[in-house]
Amino acid sequence: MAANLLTREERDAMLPGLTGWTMVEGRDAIHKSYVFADFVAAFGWMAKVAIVAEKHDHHPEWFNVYKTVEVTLSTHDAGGLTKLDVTLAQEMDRLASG
Ligand SMILES: C[C@H](O)[C@H](O)[C@H]1CNC2=NC(N)=NC(=O)C2=N1
Repeated sequence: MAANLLTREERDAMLPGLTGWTMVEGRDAIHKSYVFADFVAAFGWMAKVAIVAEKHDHHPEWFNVYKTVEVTLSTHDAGGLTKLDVTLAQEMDRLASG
């Protein structure tokens, strides 16, 4: 059951509220680069996000080097951004700030 792609109105309402997230060029996806104190902090955050992602059945594309995690979010089943991506982005930010 694929979620619906965000409408233009939903994008205008939701995306500016996502701090540090930017549109990916040439793709309907958003990206953020997280930098943590060290590898343990980065990987600990990834472990917490993994549990949330599994709960939502919605999974990030991500790439970790040492204390940096590059994240891209898009809904593959829908071919672009849906509310699931906004929700996961908000959860990621919440887990990174606390
Ligand atoms: C079968 C399973 O529910 C789907 O493949 C889920 C899994 N996780 C997913 N994650 C993301 N980012 N997009 C999807 O479309 C998606 N689909």
